[in-house]
Amino acid sequence: MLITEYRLELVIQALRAVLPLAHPADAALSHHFRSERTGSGERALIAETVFGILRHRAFLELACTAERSTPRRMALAYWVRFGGYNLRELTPLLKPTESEWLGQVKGYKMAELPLSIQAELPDWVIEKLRGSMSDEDILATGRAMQQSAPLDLRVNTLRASRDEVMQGLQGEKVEATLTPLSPIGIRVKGKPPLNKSPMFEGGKFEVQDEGSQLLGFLLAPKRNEMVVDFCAGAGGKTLLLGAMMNSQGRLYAFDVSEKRLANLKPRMARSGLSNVQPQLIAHEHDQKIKRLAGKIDRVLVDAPCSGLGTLRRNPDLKFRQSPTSVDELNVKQAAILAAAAKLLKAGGRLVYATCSLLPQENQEIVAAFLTAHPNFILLPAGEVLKQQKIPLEMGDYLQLLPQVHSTDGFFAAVLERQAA
Ligand SMILES: C[S@@+](CC[C@H](N)C(=O)[O-])C[C@H]1O[C@@H](n2cnc3c(N)ncnc32)[C@H](O)[C@@H]1O
Repeated sequence: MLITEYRLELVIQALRAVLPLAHPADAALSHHFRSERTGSGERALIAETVFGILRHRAFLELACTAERSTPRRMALAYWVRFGGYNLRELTPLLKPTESEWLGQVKGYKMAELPLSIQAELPDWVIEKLRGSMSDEDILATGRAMQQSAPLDLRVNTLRASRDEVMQGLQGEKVEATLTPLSPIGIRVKGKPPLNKSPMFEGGKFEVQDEGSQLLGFLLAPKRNEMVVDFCAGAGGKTLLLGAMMNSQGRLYAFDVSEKRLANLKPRMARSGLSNVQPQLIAHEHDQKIKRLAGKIDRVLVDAPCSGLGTLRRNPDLKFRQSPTSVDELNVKQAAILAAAAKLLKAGGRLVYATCSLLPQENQEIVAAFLTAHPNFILLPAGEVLKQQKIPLEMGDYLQLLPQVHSTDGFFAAVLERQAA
């Protein structure tokens, strides 16, 4: 899209609203679009530029020199370095000194810059990742996180088959392929507005990252079982689990957020599921949970986490999280896992999952849990995936990375309660 004075000004205004990061970037941008009544024609350019700047912020601040990194300079530097615009296209907008400076921005040799800038990850994140990754892997992960995520769909097998949805998408002139790992996933080319598709309105599919779908296959709930989705949120995984249970048995969807659970309701209605029971809880020790102790076959703990595995979608998280916030999350994660484990029958299965890359939120939480709960064992995730016929080699844990699996970064551990 041609960049005009007017469009540059719209981008600058949006950056002023979003970059202070007082709120999550996607919410701040949506609010800005509504309050400014931004035209639909300009929204894509603005969103792409704002999110592109968040993805490449470390480099752009270096290139703008920190004290002069105004929204205008950030936008111009982003467009010439990452946005596919050449200097000639932007020349009519530029002040005399800006052309020369933008020439220098193009000239930076990425390979000569520090790891934190090449990987676009804060130093504290790099330090924590070094516990489990080489610098080469951190760089590959950071680079993959600078790309935008593909659009994955999960077929609601209660309402449609994967073939039927593929054919329907073809009919709607949407290009798509089957996801390589999830047997119920479809990867769509580009970002068509699928929420207006009659198939979406009819509950035949939901938008869900392929990695998220795999968590359901680790839990592998069966029809007629008693299942708990402990941190259900707006129910992305609840809907998957309910469909895997063919809408039979009982599926409790707990969460402490009334707003998130409210968002589950219309999705449930579309999905056709009748076995889901959403339940607002005050905290992980709520009485509503206690009465189910020892009665549940399978529990999913999709724990609140730093979200650092989702930087492709939420690049602002790396600035919104900190070592302190991760420490606080750790306390919550350990408490939720311990409370959720009490629900299980002997022989029952628990999946602890996060969309974080940090061992501190993943392996370390699971290791501490296993030490404190000798009646639980770890089932190797690789074995469980094999049983589920998912073609993915894994060891003890499920560990997904965008550069390897084309999914968000995910971690999951499968735990089984032994007879006391
Ligand atoms: C990673 S999100 C869950 C996403 C959801 N499973 C999905 O697939 O869309 C974590 C959720 O944990 C919830 N949460 C935070 N503290 C909790 C607690 N003590 N007990 C249960 N849920 C909690 C948050 O409100 C949030 O919705």
